Amino acid sequence: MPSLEEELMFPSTPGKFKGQNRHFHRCFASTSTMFLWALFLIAITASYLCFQSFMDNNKSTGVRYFTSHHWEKQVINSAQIRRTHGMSVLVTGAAGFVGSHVSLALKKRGDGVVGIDNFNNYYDVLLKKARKNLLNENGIFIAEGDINESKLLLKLFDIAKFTHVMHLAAQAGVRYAMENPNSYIHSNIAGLVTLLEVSKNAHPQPAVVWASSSSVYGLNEKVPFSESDRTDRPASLYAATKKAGEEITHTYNHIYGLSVTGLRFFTVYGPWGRPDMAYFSFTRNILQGKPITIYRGKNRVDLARDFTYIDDVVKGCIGSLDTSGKSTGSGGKKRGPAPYRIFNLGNTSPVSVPMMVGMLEKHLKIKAKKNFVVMPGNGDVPFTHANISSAQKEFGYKPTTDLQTGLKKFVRWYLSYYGYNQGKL
Ligand SMILES: O=C(O)[C@H]1O[C@H](OP(=O)(O)OP(=O)(O)OC[C@H]2O[C@@H](n3ccc(=O)[nH]c3=O)[C@H](O)[C@@H]2O)[C@H](O)[C@@H](O)[C@H]1O
Repeated sequence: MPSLEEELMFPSTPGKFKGQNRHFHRCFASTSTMFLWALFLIAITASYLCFQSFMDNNKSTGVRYFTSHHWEKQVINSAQIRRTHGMSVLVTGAAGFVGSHVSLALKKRGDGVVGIDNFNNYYDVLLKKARKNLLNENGIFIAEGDINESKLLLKLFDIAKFTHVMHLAAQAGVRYAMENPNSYIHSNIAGLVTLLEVSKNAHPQPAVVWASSSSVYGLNEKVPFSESDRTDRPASLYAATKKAGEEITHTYNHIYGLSVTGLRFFTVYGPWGRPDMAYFSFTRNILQGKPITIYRGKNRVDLARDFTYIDDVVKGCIGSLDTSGKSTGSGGKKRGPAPYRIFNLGNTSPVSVPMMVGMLEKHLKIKAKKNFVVMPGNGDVPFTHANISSAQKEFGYKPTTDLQTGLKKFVRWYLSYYGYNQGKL
């Protein structure tokens, strides 16, 4: 008697049964193979989807940055304090113009510095990367991420225990606010609040020094501008977000005991500057033989700015950090009053825009092709002029570089960085 197995495999009766059985076997074999393939494909798809959602999730939270031991080590090394009574500073916007200069100056004197920057494309990302490389060469690590990524900020605070935050990340530019208003809300309002939330919850709370702007004086006519002057008539959304920042930081000082210093910068310029600013874009156009547009106020009055050289502003930032005073709170609880300060960081000698162009022409040895147009209603103010006596009194702030000298240094840097051949820009 054949066994059941033999029966099924090798049936005694030929014909239909045998064929049926073979068919059944092939059918069964191919169904199970298909089933296995299907399972395999489902597994692959599921793992791909899981991986994607993990990556997306991490992109929005910043987790991707701190999954590696190597990343943590870079933060720790960069935050290392190398002088007695030194500070450990988180510099936001460290790949930016002012941020990169302040980071280098702090590192040079032995403070710990860790940067954070989102490397957005508001202007030439290659310039930001070049600044980053310069900082890296000097032992400063920049975490790539946005100040709205609270998990990334929490991780940085967890590793480095910052004593100070130098908050320079912002959506800058007065006129661009009409093109992209939301970017100002994202960085200058939402990003600021995220940073303050993390700062006030930190043990110990750091002191916060941050960049406000001369634009908060808006349409004021009394000169020079003093910190006690009214600031309730902003002429641009940029100015409005900086003014809002001053009020938002005040509430964190009041409720949580966070030490806060706001610095009103006056048209900061110099080497490694911002390509969107007039002195920079004029230089590029003059070298390329392209015309420049110079705005004029009512009745053909020239616009004027209290142009302030970067090295002077850096001294002001460091003076502010050194005198900031401690935050009093801890873990979100206030333990006493903490300093709340606001200072103008200007140059105290405004220069008209056509005069600034004349200086560029002299340094570049090229005549500019000038188009004068009436100032469009795009957020500009006619003039700025800083009274700096508060900063002088508090931390000896004293600008020493006039516009002629500062632009000479800028032009020298510009030509060494971009060269005379401007075709590639
Ligand atoms: O102190 C500030 O708080 C701000 O300073 C800077 O703003 P502004 O003082 O407006 O500098 P900037 O654009 O260089 O224009 C300079 C002059 O050139 C005029 N200007 C400008 C462009 C142009 O094509 N033509 C022209 O005449 C223009 O009308 C103006 O009179 C920062 O960008 C800003 O982020 C903020 O920090």
